[in-house]
Amino acid sequence: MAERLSLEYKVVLLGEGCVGKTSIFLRYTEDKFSEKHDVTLQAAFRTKKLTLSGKRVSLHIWDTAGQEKFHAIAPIYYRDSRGAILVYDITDANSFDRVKIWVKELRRMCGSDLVLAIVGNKTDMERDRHVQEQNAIEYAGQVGAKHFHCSAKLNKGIEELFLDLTRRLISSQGESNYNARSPTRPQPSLDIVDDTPEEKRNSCC
Ligand SMILES: Nc1nc2c(ncn2[C@@H]2O[C@H](COP(=O)(O)OP(=O)(O)OP(=O)(O)O)[C@@H](O)[C@H]2O)c(=O)[nH]1
Repeated sequence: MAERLSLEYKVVLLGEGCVGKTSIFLRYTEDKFSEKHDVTLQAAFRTKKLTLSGKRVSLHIWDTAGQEKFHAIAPIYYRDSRGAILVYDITDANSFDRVKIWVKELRRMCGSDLVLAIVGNKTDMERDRHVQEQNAIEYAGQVGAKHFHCSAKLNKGIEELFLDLTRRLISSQGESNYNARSPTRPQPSLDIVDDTPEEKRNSCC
């Protein structure tokens, strides 16, 4: 019997530095969490395979650098993405403002077909919340995104976030043409910095 085809989607994580993009990425792909902030330089890439409603899906997930100095290279990573996860830290209002800037840029550069999730991370620090939950949810609705809360630290809300995003990717665009023959597939030689903590990351925040 012929092997079932896998649906393939490129998804990018964006957001200010230190909001927890790498932590969400590593929690979802490896079920790991570190208290240390290792600054992402450029980006890292991993594929997560899952089965949803009988469909095999490969999510090609890009974790990008949040520091301002890396903003100029972000288009390399969000270009050709079918979905974007915009992360803010619920204890940091500036990081939510940054999400709004990303939304504008993504809508301008990628159009309205891009499936968006806006994610308030670090819900284990609810006492220090500086972003009003209701505002964030309403804002997400206004820009055609879905809002989620999660804690990479406690592994809460991560699975739900990616499952919902995958569901929306499938229903909004059907089978992707993002396959091995696609010229848009990220090439392994393209700025991938992965699994090399000493070289790619410095501690901060
Ligand atoms: N309390 C708490 N801390 C978290 C959570 N997620 C991440 N952190 C911490 O926040 C800091 C930054 O996390 P990272 O995942 O490295 O942040 P980032 O957004 O990838 O940062 P850049 O690489 O600079 O863009 C680290 O010290 C993490 O341990 C969370 O859910 N709760």
